[in-house]
Amino acid sequence: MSDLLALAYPWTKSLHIISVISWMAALFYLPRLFVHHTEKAGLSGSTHDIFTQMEFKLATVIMRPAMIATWVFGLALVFTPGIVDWSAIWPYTKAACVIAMTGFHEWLMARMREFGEGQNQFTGRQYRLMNEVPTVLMIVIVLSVVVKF
Ligand code: HEM
Repeated sequence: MSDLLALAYPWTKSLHIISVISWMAALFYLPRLFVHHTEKAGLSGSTHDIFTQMEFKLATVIMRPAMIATWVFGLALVFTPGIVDWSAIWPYTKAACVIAMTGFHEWLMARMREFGEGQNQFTGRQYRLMNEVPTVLMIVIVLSVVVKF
């Protein structure tokens, strides 16, 4: 198994990066949709229905599968021999940030379901602020895996 993972390493890493890009694109775009849904569409009517449909499609067709693929290929890299140096700090900063990113993902899924039920408890400004969360986490994750402090 270890030999197979070592052999597949460049492919696993490529698939990991492709999944990460797709996941991040959705994590950045969904809160933007929530901003416009809140400020321009309200919670009923045809524009609300269009936003609800777009949010549902983005969350279920792109965001969730991309998150699962990121975790699957990321964990395959963790089990690849010689890739993670557990005596360094970066695996722990990265792990903390990917867990936080997954928490943010679940928070967005809950908001998407809320809009689907015609409810919303946040303002456009709050969604704009939440939009910065994945940006900060992404910066720490990329510095962790590339600089490897
Ligand atoms: C979800 C759980 C994740 C796990 C378990 C995981 C794990 C890993 C591991 C073990 C590596 C290999 C490091 C190396 O080859 O030196 C890696 C590479 C990488 N990861 Fe992740 N990762 C995850 C999520 C993410 C996320 C969310 C991002 C970006 C926001 C990300 C960005 C990257 C990048 C850019 C690389 C390539 C680094 C390089 O080769 O220099 N990963 N990941």
